[in-house]
Amino acid sequence: MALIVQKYGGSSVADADRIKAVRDRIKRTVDASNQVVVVVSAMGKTTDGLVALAELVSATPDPTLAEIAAKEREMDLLLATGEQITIAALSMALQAVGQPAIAMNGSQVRVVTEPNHTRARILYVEPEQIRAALDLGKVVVIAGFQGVAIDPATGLPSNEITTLGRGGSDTSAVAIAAAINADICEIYTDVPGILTTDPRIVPKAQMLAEITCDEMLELASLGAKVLHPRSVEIARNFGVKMCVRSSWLDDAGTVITSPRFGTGNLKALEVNRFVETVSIDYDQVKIALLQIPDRPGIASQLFKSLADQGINVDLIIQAVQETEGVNDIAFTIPQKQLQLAEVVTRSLEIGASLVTVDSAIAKISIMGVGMIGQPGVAAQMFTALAESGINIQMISTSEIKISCVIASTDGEAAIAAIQKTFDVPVQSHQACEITSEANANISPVRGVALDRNRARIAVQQVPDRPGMAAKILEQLVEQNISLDMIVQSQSDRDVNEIAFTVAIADLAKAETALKQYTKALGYGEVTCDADISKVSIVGANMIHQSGIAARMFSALANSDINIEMIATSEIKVSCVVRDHQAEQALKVIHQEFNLSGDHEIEVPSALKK
Ligand SMILES: Nc1ncnc2c1ncn2[C@@H]1O[C@H](COP(=O)(O)OP(=O)(O)O)[C@@H](O)[C@H]1O
Ligand SMILES: N[C@@H](CC(=O)OP(=O)(O)O)C(=O)O
Repeated sequence: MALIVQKYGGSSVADADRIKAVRDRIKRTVDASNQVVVVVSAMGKTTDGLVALAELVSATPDPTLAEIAAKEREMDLLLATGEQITIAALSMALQAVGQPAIAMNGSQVRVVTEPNHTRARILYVEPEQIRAALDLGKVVVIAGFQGVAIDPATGLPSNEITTLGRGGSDTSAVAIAAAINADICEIYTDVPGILTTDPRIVPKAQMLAEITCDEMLELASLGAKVLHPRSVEIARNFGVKMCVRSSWLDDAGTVITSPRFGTGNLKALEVNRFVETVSIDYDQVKIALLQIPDRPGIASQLFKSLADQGINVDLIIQAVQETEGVNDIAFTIPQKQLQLAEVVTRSLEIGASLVTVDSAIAKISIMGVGMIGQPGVAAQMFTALAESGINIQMISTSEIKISCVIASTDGEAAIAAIQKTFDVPVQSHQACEITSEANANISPVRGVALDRNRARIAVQQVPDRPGMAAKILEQLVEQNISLDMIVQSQSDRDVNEIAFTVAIADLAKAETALKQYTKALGYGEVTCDADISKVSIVGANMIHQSGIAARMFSALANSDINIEMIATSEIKVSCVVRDHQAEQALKVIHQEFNLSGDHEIEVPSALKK
C-alpha cells in the first residue's frame, strides 16, 4: 500500500463533470489499495474572478504603502474561499459513490505559515489529523494555496487565514507530502507533463520524460506556470518524489528527479537555510563595452564572434542606460582566454564608444534553493559586502544564485563577510569544461520559458560606492517584494544603473517605495516599464557548450527583436524584450534549438473556451 498525494489544479476541477472525472481517478487509486490525500485548487478561473472583484470594489488611484498593506488581510479571506468550494464539492462527490472522504481547509489541517498575507511561506503542516482520517479509511481532501498564520507572540497558530501567492497549491501539495512522508506527490494538470515550452504558444512542444529539480526550478521561476517554483524547492529539500501528469489521460507524465535525499527540517518547511554555499572564482576577467547602439543584432554579433573562437563566456550583463538608444554590455570569461577575447571584441565594428578590460576581478557567488522569492537574501549579501567596504562592480542573479563581480583584492574579505552573515561553507570553484564528449549529445537547452507578468524598474545614476545596491534592495525587502534578474551595469562613470524585474502586481508598491528615498539615497530617476516580457532558455548541460547564448541572441536578432536586458547563470540565459514581441521571441528560440516534436499537444482546458 502506498501513500499518495494527488494535487488537482483549477483546470482539472473546472466544473461538475471535471470534479466527477477527478473523483473517479481518486476512487481507482484507493481501490488499488492506496491511501490518498488530495489537494485541490479553486475551480477554473475562480481566483482570477475574486481578484477582479476585489479590484472592482476597492481600487484607489495612487495607493499609499499603508493602504496597499491594509487590504492584504481581507484579500486572503476572499481568495481562500475559492479552494473551500472545491474541497466541499469533491468530498461530497466521493461520498456519493461510497468512498468515505473528509474535506479540510488550510486552517483545519493546520498548514501553519508565516504571518505574511498574500504570500505566506509554510512553516509546518500538522500531520496528525490527516493520518487519523486516513486510518479511518477516508480520502482527505485539502484546500491548497492557503494556511493559517502563526502568532508571533505565542508561537502558536492564530486564526488568521493566509494564502501562499498565486499558483501556490502545488506548494501546499508538496509540503503536505513531505509532512506525512508520502511515497509520491502527483501533480495533475491539463497538459501531459512538463514540455519543452508552453504548448499554448508552440503546439508541437515536446514532452520531457524526466527533468532535474534544478532545471525545473529555473523553468518554473522563469514563467513555466505548470509548477509553482516553491513546490520544486520543497521537493528538493525534503526528497519528495514528484511527477506531473494529465488528469485527462493515463500517461506516465514527467518525473522530477532530485539529486539527493531530503535533509530539511519539517518544522521550518519553507524557511530552511536560504543559502547553502558561497564560492569565489578568481579565474575571471571582465570585458565591458560601453555605449553601444541599442538595436537588434548587437549582442548576437558579439557573442557569436566569441563563440566562434571557442571562448566560454560566463556572466553576461546588459543593463538599461539613462541615455536613450545606447546600452552597456559586460561579460566575464576565463583568464586564459583574455587575449583572444580582447582581439575579437576590439575588432568588431559594433560602435562601442569604449572597451574596457579588467583582470583584477573575482566573482563571488552564493547559492541555495531556499533563496527563491526571498527578497531579503540579495540585500543581506550586498549589505555584508558593503559593511566590509567592498564595492560591487557587477551583479547577476538567478533564482538560486546571486553573483557579484568585485576587485580580486577584496576576495578574502568578501568570503569572510558572507560566511559571517550566512554561516555557510566555502565551496571550491570548479572551472567548467568546454564541450566534453560525454555531454555533447545531450541537448544543451531543455526548455524555453516566457514570463509576461514582469515589469522592469531601473534606478538611474546610482552613486558607485559600497552599500548602494543593498540600500536600494532594502526598500523593497521592507515591502516584501521579490525581485529577480537584478543587473547592475558596468560603467565608466562614477554612477551605475541598477535594474531589476518585479511582478507586475508589485510594480506600484515598488515604485512608491523607491521614489520615497530618491533624495535620501542620492540616486536619480526611477523608471518603470510594464510593457516588457522575459524570455529564457534553461538547461543543466548548457555550461558544457560554448555559443549557446549567442545562438539565442542570433535567433532574436534574425527576427528583428531587440534585447533590452540580459542576465545569465550557469544553467539559464534570460533576455528582456518588448511584450508585443514576446511570443514571437519564444517561438524563434524554441525553433533555433530544434525542440519541437512531430505532433501537436492538446490542452483540453484551452479547447473549452
Ligand atoms: N514547459 C511547460 N510545460 C507544460 N506546461 C506549461 C509549460 N509552460 C507553461 N505551461 C502552461 O502551464 C499550464 C498548466 O498550469 P496551470 O494553468 O497553473 O494548471 P492547473 O490549472 O493545473 O494549476 C499549461 O496549460 C500550459 O499552458
Ligand atoms: N487558485 C490559486 C492557487 C493555484 O495554485 O491554482 P492553480 O493550481 O489552478 O494554478 C490561483 O489561482 O492562484
